[in-house]
Amino acid sequence: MADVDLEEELVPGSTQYFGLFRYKLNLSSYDRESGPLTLTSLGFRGQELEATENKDTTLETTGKRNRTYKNEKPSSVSSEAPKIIPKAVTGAIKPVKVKAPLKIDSTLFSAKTFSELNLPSMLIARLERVGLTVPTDVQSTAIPTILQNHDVVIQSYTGSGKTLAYLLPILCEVGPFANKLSGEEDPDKRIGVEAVIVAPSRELGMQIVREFEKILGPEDKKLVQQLVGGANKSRQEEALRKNKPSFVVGTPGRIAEISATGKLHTHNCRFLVLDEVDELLSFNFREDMHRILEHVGRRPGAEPHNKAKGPLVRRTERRTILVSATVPFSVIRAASSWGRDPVLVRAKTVVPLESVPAAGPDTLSKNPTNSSSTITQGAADSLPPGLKHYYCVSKLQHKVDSLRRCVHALDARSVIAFMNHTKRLKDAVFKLEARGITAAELHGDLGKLARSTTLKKFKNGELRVLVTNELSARGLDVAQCDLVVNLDLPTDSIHYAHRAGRAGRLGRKGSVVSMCEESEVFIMKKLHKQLGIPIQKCDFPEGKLSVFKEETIKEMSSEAAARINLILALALEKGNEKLLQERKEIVKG
Ligand SMILES: Nc1ncnc2c1ncn2[C@@H]1O[C@H](COP(=O)(O)OP(=O)(O)OP(=O)(O)O)[C@@H](O)[C@H]1O
Repeated sequence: MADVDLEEELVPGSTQYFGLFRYKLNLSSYDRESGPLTLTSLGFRGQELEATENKDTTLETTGKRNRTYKNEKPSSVSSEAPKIIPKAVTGAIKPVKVKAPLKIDSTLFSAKTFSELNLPSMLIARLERVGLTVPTDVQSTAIPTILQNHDVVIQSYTGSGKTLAYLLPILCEVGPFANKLSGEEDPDKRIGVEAVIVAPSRELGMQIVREFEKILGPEDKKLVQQLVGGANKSRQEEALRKNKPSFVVGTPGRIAEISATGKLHTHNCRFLVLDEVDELLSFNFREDMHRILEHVGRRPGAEPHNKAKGPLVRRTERRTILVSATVPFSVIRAASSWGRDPVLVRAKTVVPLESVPAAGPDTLSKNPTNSSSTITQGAADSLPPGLKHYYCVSKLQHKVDSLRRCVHALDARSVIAFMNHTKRLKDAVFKLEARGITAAELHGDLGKLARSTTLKKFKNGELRVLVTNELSARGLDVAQCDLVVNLDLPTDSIHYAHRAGRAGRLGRKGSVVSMCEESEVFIMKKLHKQLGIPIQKCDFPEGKLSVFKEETIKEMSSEAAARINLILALALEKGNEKLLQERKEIVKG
């Protein structure tokens, strides 16, 4: 089979995805250790690549989509329960390869309690001990699906509980709860690391470790080992040797580094999880991810270079779980040729990956407003339903003051403010503190201790505003965060969605306010269109939230709008009540 090299393709925004959309056949061999992450390493098959090379992607995809699963029952579940979406029936059929039928017992997905999900009783008891009894929608869908041996892509909005959606099925099969079920409790019988979870940042990695520890309890918490960057590597290696953990959670660089020294053995791994998969498959992590994908769950005897066997044969050893609130079609495409009936799991649906239309996962949803551009796929569905979205026009030099007024007007208790330039964070913190708001900065240039201390203070409520950059946009879980402010606008709708998702977690209410200059208003309108959500223009006169009526804004002439802004600027500068009143009347009128 021919190897395939990725050709980088840059997409708008700061994330550069591997060129999963454009690739070329490369018949010459390459160095697997240092070469690029390839579609082959992600499990692509030769036929698919050839078809794509022939620009026949549509035919190929259509052909695959038209295949029927012999044993697949039509979904008869209630509207509450998740549905298995039937494959689209379109166009010509080009059979590729017959796979085992997809069997998913959809009745399992309507579970209202963890005990209905057939988890081991000790695990259920442990969940109850930490106050977890009711699974979220994505958990009651993902858990039985993973337990049925599928490779999965989990896509669900931020804060919907995706972490436990993959941790719980892993804990059903690996670790103390699984062992006790099978009567095998002797730690010496542990076969080493059986699950590797990769996250793009140290903070997210540590958060996942804490979720693990919460469930494992103090007696078993050494079964999980963090391998995050920035922490002491020798200590991590020593802990691996001494504790023989079953689970490893870490960042790509550190996992790959320790794996390369031979001190992390992952051949027996049964689970590989890529949390925030779209970020992990970005260009930044290319080499480390290449190593992880090639080594985790691969036995040395499995001859990874034996191309005759093909990637599918080698891949059957491990189950691969890809997770994100935003899953671009590139990921769906890369994962769709894995060996274990890969499926896309969302809050209430399970869809065979090969039936996801090329336009992306969003075309399966009811929201028709999304553009089909690759970058926006999944963005609308990635937003928590309890969030309200606003934008406020503010001059650059007044943005921090607008933030202060916004915090007071919304009476926000726990605020994350995003900026694009790390150097400006300190200045914003200084200005906020000078105005009596407790604040601190968080970014990657800070030391490990400073980062964790700040985060701890923010989570404890000692800080009202956390001023940060893209570092905190993904995964950061602060339950009480009720306001996200974009002091600088995000680069695209995907980044908007991840930033926004720091508020309104797990069904809570929250607001997102983007501060933009007059010249940036068109970006907000574009985001509104791409995300398919209302983003209302607002302001904070007299310490209150004032929302502009959509019609008023539309009908307003540019002169009137310019006058309003001038009045606002003057009013704010002089604190003039009369001018503010005048402005209000123009807006109303
Ligand atoms: N079934 C549940 N019952 C109560 N709380 C839960 C449940 N599942 C998860 N949580 C809590 O909800 C919060 C959000 O979960 P999690 O961080 O897994 O969300 P997520 O979907 O991964 O978000 P993101 O996309 O932002 O990473 C966490 O604090 C978690 O402990």
